[in-house]
Amino acid sequence: MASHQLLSVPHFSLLPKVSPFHPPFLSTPRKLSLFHSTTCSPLQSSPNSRITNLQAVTNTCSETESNAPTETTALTLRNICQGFVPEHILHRQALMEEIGFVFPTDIQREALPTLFTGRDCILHAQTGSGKTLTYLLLILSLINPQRSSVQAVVVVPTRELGMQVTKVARMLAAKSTDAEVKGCTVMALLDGGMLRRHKSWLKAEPPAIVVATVASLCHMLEKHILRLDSVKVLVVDEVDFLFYSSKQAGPVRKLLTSFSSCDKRQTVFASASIPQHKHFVHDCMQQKWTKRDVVHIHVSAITPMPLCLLHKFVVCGKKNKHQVLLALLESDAPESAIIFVGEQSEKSKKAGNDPSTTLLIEFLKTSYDGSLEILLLEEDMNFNSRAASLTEIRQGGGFLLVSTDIAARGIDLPETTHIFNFDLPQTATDYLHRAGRAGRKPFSDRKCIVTNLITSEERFVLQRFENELMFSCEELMF
Ligand SMILES: Nc1ncnc2c1ncn2[C@@H]1O[C@H](COP(=O)(O)OP(=O)(O)OP(=O)(O)O)[C@@H](O)[C@H]1O
Repeated sequence: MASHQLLSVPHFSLLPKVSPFHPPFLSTPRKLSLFHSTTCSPLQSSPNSRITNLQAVTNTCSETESNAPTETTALTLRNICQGFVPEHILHRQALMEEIGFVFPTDIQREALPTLFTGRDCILHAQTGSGKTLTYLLLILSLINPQRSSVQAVVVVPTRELGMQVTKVARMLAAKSTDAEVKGCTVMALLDGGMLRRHKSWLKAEPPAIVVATVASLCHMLEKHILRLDSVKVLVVDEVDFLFYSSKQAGPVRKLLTSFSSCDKRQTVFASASIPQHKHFVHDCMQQKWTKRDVVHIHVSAITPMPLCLLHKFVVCGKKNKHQVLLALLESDAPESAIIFVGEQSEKSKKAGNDPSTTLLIEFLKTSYDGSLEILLLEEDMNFNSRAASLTEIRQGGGFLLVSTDIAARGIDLPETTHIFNFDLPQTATDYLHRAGRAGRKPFSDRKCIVTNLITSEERFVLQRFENELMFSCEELMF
């Protein structure tokens, strides 16, 4: 039933030369049908399901382009979840309907029926496509609020993404107004948090859901303060990022194999980019990160980036980049924008230079006279300042966020209309995630703009990203 079985996916690569999932000597798995055995959906179990599904896939593609649910896809989120997600949560979801969560996004419509059957899944869908709600609805369908044990764990790469996921989980899982129904507790076990307080909490009354960064989670597991015996579902969000991270890949693998067994839990991986996904699926089974019948649900395989994004570039010299950015801010008048800046090299740090982020912030504070609030987010800031920047943004009002790639993964600021790559990202995958911080209103027709400030020598790098990600970039003349 999943779209990957039916769409012929053109070959494209978001890859570095060697995949961390797959040693180069391992040949491409031949029996792909093994991984992709047909999923029986409770909603589409007619004998014609393959044809129905093929139609659904066709509709999915055209719907993505028009952004409007058609009659054939007018199934609501409530329809899909009924019988699986408890009624009081669906009632809460009715509250969400008031803010626009009526129809499922493509990934929600494709994945939820499969997830509710208990199958392990790899959710592979564009940025801003609603993967978070997809896995949270699965979690809420499985946990029993009466039981005092950790029943679901969501692993995320950064504290910022963890706070965001926790907020949505708490909103969905909160105690119902009906006093009979107990709410589920959600713990944010994140780097920079108060581990001592969390230890007492875990011992006294374990929360039902834990949203965790890898290091904090492994710390609790190694100290035997947290156990995964009663975990029914383990989600790894931004899975490719975690597997590529030199620091986090080892602990994530350990988490998936040593601290718990894939046979005893449902495993869900999510990302907008799964490089060499066929190899990854193969490795999932071989390494026992998932069960053997894992399903790879790949939505919008032929358009890896949202179609509402328009891509542009300006060729300029390194010395006048600040002025060009200022001119762009004046001409484009974004409602809110993220300006991505490359990380400072070790060499530049040793030489005592100021980081580009600081220089840019100082420039904007003295030269930009628009109404947007200028904020900074980067790894080197302490956790409190990082949290303060995001809290300020979420309080409303337009913003100009100057950030390194720390804001590139998962961060959901739906008011962002413009992305500026002040420095080009290092890989096509990074480009996809940076660009995907805009265009995050699933059913909106609104176009958002991604503008790249490049030197003439960098034109070929951008061209490579265009080829890999299948988009085209329009040149702006200044
Ligand atoms: N069914 C829905 N209807 C309307 N909006 C939705 C729906 N589901 C999710 N959203 C909204 O879409 C936005 C993007 O969702 P989410 O953060 O889950 O994206 P994602 O797929 O995880 O993206 P990324 O890969 O960038 O992390 C959020 O603001 C969320 O509230």
